[in-house]
Amino acid sequence: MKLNATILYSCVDDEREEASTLPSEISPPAPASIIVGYAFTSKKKKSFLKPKFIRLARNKGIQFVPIDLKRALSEQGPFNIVLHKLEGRDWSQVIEVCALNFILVYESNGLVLLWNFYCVASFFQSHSISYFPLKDYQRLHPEVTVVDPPEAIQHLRNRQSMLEVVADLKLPESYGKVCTPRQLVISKNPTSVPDEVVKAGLTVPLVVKPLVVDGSVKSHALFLAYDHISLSELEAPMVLQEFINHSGVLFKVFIVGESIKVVRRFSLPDLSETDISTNSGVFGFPRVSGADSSADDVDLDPAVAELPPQPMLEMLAKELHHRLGLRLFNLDIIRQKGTKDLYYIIDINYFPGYGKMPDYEQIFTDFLVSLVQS
Ligand SMILES: Nc1ncnc2c1ncn2[C@@H]1O[C@H](COP(=O)(O)OP(=O)(O)OP(=O)(O)O)[C@@H](O)[C@H]1O
Ligand SMILES: O=P(O)(O)O[C@H]1[C@H](OP(=O)(O)O)[C@@H](OP(=O)(O)O)[C@@H](O)[C@@H](O)[C@@H]1OP(=O)(O)O
Ligand SMILES: [Mg+2]
Ligand SMILES: [Mg+2]
Repeated sequence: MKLNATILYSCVDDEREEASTLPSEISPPAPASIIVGYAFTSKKKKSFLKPKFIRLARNKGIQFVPIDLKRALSEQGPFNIVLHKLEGRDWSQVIEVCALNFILVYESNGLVLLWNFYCVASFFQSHSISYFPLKDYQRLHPEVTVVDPPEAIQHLRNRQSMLEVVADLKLPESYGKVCTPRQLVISKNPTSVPDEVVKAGLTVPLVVKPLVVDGSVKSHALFLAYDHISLSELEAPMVLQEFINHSGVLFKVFIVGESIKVVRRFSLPDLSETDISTNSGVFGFPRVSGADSSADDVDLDPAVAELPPQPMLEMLAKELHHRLGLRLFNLDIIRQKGTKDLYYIIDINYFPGYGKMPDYEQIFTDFLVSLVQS
C-alpha cells in the first residue's frame, strides 16, 4: 500500500502555494454551506477564481477549496461540488491518486482484490483509454456533484469527436442552419496526405489543427494550408478542416448550465480567390480569437455584427448539453460570408475562459447554488 502511495504522489507543488493566497483564505471564511473543491491549472485558477467572483460567491455561502492532487480525494472535503480542468499530464496524475483511493476504499476486502483494482487502472492508463476515477469517486460519493463527468469531457479532447456530435444534430432550421466544416483526420505521418485530401474532396485553403486538445500550447498550434503538397510537412495526428470565409468575426457562445452568453471576437480574415491562387505552402498563425480580440464594441457592418438568433442558440445549447452530458463549455460559431443564416461550429471548448465572460460572477454563483438545490 505505502509503496503505491510513494509512486503515485508526484505532483505540482506550486498549486497548493498559490491556492493558499486566494482571498477566501486570507480573510476569515464566512459560514459556508456550499463547499466547491476545485482542481485547476494555475492558469485557469488565475483567470477564473478572481477576487470579485470569490467575494460574490462567499456572500452566497460558497467557498472554494483547492483539491490537493497529492492526496487521495476521499481524504479531502467534504465537498458539495467538484470543478476540474487540468492539462493532460496533470489529469493522469489525478488518475493515479484516484487509483490509490480505490485501493484504500477496498482495503478491507483483501489483497488480491486490491491488486486487481490497481491493475485495472494501470491497464487503462497504459493503453491510453479514458479511465478517470473521478467517476469512481462520484460513485462512492453520490452526494458530491462532479462537474463535469470526465468521460464526457473526453469528447471535447479530440477535434474529431467534438464536432461529430454537432454533425449528428438534426435541429429545425427555422432560425438558421448549423453545420460543421468538412474535415479529414490524418492519424499517421503523412506522405500520402495530399492524395488523401484529394480523395476526400476537400478544397484548399485548409485550417490544420492538432487532433488532440489537452490544454497544452501545442494543442492550440494551428496552420493555414494553401496547397495539398505542403501538408506533408506537418505533424500528425491532425485535423484538416476547410476554411470558411466569415467576414473575420466569430461568435463565442458560453454555456453555464442553462445560461447562455454570446460575445463577438475577431477571427481570421476572409481569403479572396486571388489570395488562394497566389499563395502556397503552410503558415502557422497565432491565437486570433483570444479574449483580447473582442469585437463587441467595434463599429462593424451590422450584417456582420448581428449575433446568431437567440432561439437557435438555445436549441443548440440544450441539445449539446444533453448529448455531450456537459454543463460547462463554449462553442466557436462563424456565419458564412454572404449568408444570413448559415452557421458553422468550428470548435468546442471545455471549461473555457469564463473569467472574460460578461457577468460570469453572478451567472456562475447562481449555477453553483442551483446545482446544490437540485
Ligand atoms: N474552419 C475554419 N474556417 C475559418 N476560420 C477558422 C476555421 N477554424 C478555425 N478558424 C480560425 O482559427 C481560430 C482558432 O481555431 P480553433 O478555435 O479551432 O482553435 P483552438 O486552438 O481550439 O482555439 P480556442 O482558443 O478557442 O480553444 C478561430 O478562432 C478562427 O479564427
Ligand atoms: O485564456 P482564456 O481566458 O482566453 O481561455 C481559454 C482557455 O484558457 P484557460 O484555461 O486559461 O481559461 C483555453 O483552455 P485550454 O484549452 O488551453 O485549457 C481554451 O478553453 C480556450 O478556448 C479559452 O479561450 P476562450 O474560448 O474562452 O476564449
Ligand atoms: Mg476556438
Ligand atoms: Mg478550442
